[in-house]
Amino acid sequence: METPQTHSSESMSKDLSELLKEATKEVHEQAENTPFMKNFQKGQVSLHEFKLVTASLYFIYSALEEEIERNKNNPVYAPVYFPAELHRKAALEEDLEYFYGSNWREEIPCPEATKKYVERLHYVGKNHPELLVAHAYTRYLGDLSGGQVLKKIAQKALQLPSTGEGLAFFTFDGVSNATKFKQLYRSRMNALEMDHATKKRVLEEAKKAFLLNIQVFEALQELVSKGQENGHPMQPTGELRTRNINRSYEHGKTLLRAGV
Ligand code: HEM
Repeated sequence: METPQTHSSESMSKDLSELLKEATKEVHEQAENTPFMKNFQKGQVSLHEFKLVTASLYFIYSALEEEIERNKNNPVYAPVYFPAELHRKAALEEDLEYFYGSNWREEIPCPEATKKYVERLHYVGKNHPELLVAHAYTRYLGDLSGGQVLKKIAQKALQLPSTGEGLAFFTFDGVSNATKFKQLYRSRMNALEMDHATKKRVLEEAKKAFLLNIQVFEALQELVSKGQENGHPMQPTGELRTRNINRSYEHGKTLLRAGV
């Protein structure tokens, strides 16, 4: 019996959106089950961790959106080009300024795993633009789905202001109805002209994109654990320290529990 992973010629005639969902089901579960994401879902995320993940996302979206801009008129990408609705770089810049202060560009770290993801995005954008949709799908449809749950958790766990500061990344001002927009996005993906062989490569690239994300989470988790072992303080830096919430850091490793 065929499984979705075998990508038989027959199964390749299904819509790309359906194939992507099937092909990434397993890696999606893997991503949800990384310690970083599991803790996050329980509201166990420190400000230090949240700042690190926001920094990594900034590097990732800068690369993704640079490659999207390069390919915006290329028919292999153009139908899914939605900068006003989806692009996150400007939102991440806002968040980083909030968390790290005005000097954020000099302060944010870029771990190896994040660099690897960034390199893949540039490689794909320059050499295989027909695969770029796999990366856009993985990030943007995720942000419009589980991302909205994570937003609420982060807001509660980190006691971020209800006015939305620090959460611009999760806030899609150009999308009034996420479910409807996802439907539109899927229909645009399905309208991309693609032969079976290319479809297979897109599915493989989407799985790779998930794995690159998983590696970023694993690296962040490692960084945080190491820092805690070495007794490095997990203090917020920059302006947030003075203008954000009063909160105590017990030996620099306080986990803020959301109680969810
Ligand atoms: C705690 C972590 C996560 C949770 C709770 C979560 C949850 C969800 C939920 C509830 C959906 C909607 C499913 C549906 O509409 O049928 C979804 C869809 C999706 N998620 Fe996640 N997710 C998580 C992590 C991730 C990560 C790390 C990625 C990739 C980087 C990701 C990418 C996606 C994508 C691409 C979709 C759209 C699937 C489709 O409709 O084709 N998710 N997620």
